[in-house]
Amino acid sequence: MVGGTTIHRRSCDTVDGVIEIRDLTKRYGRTTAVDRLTLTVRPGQVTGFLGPNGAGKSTTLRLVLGLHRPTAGTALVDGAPFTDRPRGLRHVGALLDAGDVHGGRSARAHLRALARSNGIARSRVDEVLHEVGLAEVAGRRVGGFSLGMRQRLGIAAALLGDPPVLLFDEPFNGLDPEGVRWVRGLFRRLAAEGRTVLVSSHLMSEMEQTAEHLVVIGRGELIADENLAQFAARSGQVQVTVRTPDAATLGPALRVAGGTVSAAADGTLTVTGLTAARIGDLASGHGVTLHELATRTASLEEAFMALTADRVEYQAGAHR
Ligand SMILES: Nc1ncnc2c1ncn2[C@@H]1O[C@H](COP(=O)(O)OP(=O)(O)OP(=O)(O)O)[C@@H](O)[C@H]1O
Repeated sequence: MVGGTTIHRRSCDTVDGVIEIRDLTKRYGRTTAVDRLTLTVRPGQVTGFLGPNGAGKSTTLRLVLGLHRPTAGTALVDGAPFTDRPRGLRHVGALLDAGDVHGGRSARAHLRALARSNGIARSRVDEVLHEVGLAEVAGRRVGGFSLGMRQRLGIAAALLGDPPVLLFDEPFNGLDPEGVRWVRGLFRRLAAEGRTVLVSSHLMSEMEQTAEHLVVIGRGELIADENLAQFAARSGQVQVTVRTPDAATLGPALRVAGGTVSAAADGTLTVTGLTAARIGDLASGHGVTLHELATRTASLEEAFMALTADRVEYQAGAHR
């Protein structure tokens, strides 16, 4: 149910909500925005589409919607390019750019125009305005809306056609903590209703409480396509923090034993590849005093940063 309306996907037997991307490539001049991307996005779960700035997420979503033509490869929704589908917003709803709305119109007038051009009942407009919490400001000009209100309006537009497939590009931008929590709950509910929900973000912290499945891209290429638990298990690296007054002796000894060691300015060592017990034994063997020996698991955010580190397009202070 969305806004009190039951969806009737089963009445259209060609619609199961699967997005299939095969060898999808998009070049803009010398920039390869999407590079032989192959993945399948399935219904019934929230799929997080993650990657650093410039990774190609927005371009991929635009290719799925047929707003850009691929240089090579295909992006199909339910087995056909979306542009060949007659149902428009009733098949795929999307939030791409929340700023891309006529500022002189009211929120209600904006949604009514969309409903009219997509053969959607006018009554649906007030339902989605209520759903996203904009009912009270529905008559106000969109030009006066905050970024968070615009995001809510964009989400209302995506929900308007009660579609089985929903795409959201950076939907958390501009939302306050309450808004973030609301969007998370909304996405999970839409997925639980059996819809396909694809949500792009450049922040793992936004996705780890939202998505069940993760697709990670960098510089247009696929880096990971797995569920959240697999991602956490694969990259949840165990790190040991070691504080000692004799880092000059212990550091090399840990490296010789196969550890990867980085030293902070205050002498604290961060070690991967060795357990705390092994480090304690090595310290003891070298007569080194320890002041701290602590094990912790890297957060998903750290794992994501490590995974995409060499594919970051825009990096402060870095030269390419
Ligand atoms: N219309 C365009 N013309 C030229 N280059 C483009 C165009 N659209 C995107 N690009 C380039 O393609 C690459 C991918 O951009 P895209 O916006 O798809 O990435 P993104 O992952 O959505 O990034 P962000 O998180 O910053 O929104 C970038 O290098 C970008 O500069």
